[in-house]
Amino acid sequence: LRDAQPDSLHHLPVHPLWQSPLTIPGGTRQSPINIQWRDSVYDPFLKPLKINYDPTTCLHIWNNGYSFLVEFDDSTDRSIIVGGPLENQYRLKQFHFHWGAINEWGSEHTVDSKFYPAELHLVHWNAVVYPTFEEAVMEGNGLAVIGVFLKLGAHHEGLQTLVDALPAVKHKDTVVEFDVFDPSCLIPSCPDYWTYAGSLTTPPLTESVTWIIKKKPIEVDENQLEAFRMLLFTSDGEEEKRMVDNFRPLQPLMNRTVRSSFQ
Ligand SMILES: Clc1ccc(Cc2nnn[n-]2)cc1
Ligand SMILES: [Zn+2]
Repeated sequence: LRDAQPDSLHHLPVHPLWQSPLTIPGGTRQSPINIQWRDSVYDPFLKPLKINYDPTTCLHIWNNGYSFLVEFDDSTDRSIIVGGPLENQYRLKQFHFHWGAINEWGSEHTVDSKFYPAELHLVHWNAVVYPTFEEAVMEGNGLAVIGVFLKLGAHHEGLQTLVDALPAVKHKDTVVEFDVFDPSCLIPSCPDYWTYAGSLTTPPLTESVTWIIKKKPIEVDENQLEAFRMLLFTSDGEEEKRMVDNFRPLQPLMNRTVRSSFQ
């Protein structure tokens, strides 16, 4: 399962992102993983996750050459999550997506070995304990990432405002102002989630993430997924490489249990 990349990808040039070690030497809690529903353990002590985002903390959209990030002003506690498996409150820093060239794959996590066409990650950091995001990235309880699966279905109104801005960040290292957006419109209202101790899935791959993976996917339509696939890994003037398949291969579960907030 470690290298669950669809084999059609094997003969493609390895994108620089994946030239980093597919597994970290000595890594015991790497991400992403397959979530085997029947092996997850219901934990009655898990609290509901509380999400409080202030839409005016939204700053801009940035194509960083791996994905497109929507970044937030994290200088105060205006956009935070608390509860769930978390011992502190965590501040929203950015959200981004991972997706495939076609609808058969694209998510980072899988559920019972099923890929979704895309996966949203909302990245938060523990500003109660750590003075900066950069320090939190290096600590076991430094980050909390909410994962939301995207599945092909109805048009998603909230996502469309984001999709409309993507042509402005087609090339790597371009940025566009994006000043009011409430990312909670991208999170299913169903409270059910899985949680496990993992890592970032791109460099620095640090084992600092408490993952909170929502059980229910959100629905987006084909045009909205295609808009993601129009982005480029490459800068303006370089030979164009479409930004697709920006997900890391599955990593071994090793000595970890995935807990569920639901029975
Ligand atoms: Cl700071 C940072 C670094 C890498 C990523 C990519 C990623 N890691 N886990 N999910 N996505 C997100 C934020
Ligand atoms: Zn991610």
